[in-house]
Amino acid sequence: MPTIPAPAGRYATLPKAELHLHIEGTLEPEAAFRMAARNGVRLPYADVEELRARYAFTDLVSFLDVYYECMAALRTEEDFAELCETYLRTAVGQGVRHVEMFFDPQAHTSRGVPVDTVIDGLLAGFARVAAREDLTGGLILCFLRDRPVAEAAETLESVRHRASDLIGVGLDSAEVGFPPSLFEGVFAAARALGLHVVAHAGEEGPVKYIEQALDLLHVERIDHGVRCMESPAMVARLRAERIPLTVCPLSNLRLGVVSDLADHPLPAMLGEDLLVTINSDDPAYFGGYVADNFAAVAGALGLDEEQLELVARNSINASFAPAGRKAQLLAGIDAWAAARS
Ligand SMILES: Nc1ncnc2[nH]cnc12
Ligand SMILES: [Zn+2]
Repeated sequence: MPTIPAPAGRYATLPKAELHLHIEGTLEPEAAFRMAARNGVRLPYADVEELRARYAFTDLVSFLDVYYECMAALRTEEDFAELCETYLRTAVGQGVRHVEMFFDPQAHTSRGVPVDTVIDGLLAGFARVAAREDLTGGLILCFLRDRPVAEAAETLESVRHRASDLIGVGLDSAEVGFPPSLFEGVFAAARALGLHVVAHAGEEGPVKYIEQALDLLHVERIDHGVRCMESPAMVARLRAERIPLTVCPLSNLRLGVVSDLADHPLPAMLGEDLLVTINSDDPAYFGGYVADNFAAVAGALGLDEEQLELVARNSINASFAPAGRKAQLLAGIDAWAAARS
């Protein structure tokens, strides 16, 4: 089994933005069973233990199978509100002050849950926490790249009337065999609505997909992107263009992108002066929330507090937060660093 992550420790107080977080990936097994029971849904596992036993993932698709199965528990606006509220409470405790969270509407509309139910629930959950905590952010709608492009286009049309409720759009799900080029038109339409654009690329897929995401989708961030390290030319481009990479170390470990955390390319990426951030991806499934990821790389890769402070600064700078909010959050990191020295 992979290395056991260190507890969040000191990094729980370091202010940061989380930019790569699938809200459905925060559904803990206990909550899945509780919601399934109240909705009269049968999950295909006898109990929490049997579900957890399915967490021995071998690759991205082996994880996605369980991830989509568990979503059956989510049916009502209150389910989505609770899911969001629960994640945000944990995230605040892990130092998150700004979050741009992904959600997968097609995984819900295909089960008969209206997209407005999903968005209204998530926004309600967000509002409950933001009313009491120093927290900003919002939603990024992801298209499932392993479903028909026409369905992605329909999904975008279905939210056109409420584009102002979204920060942007992204591209996720099974990567290999589903290149960004397929979604060029859908992303152009999203950009025409004034939405920010990001895409998963270079997690399991080749460098070519990172290139397509930049050149054809015109993304402003690359999610994962760790395979860029196979191409010095791509590394040079990402550095020159200051393209942020939302890296997820514990996810990469659990999905076999790296076989040991000690082999993770994060130090090399920082050494190349790439704009790297650290995120949790699907924390309920991968053994840690964002500060746990910080602590895990501090332990396994020997990254020191100055390097992780830089990663936290990167997360603020790479976010789509307004300039004033960014300045406020960067000042919070200054205070954290001053308390350290
Ligand atoms: N790590 C990941 N890669 C692609 N799609 C995802 N959906 C949820 N987590 C994902
Ligand atoms: Zn992801």
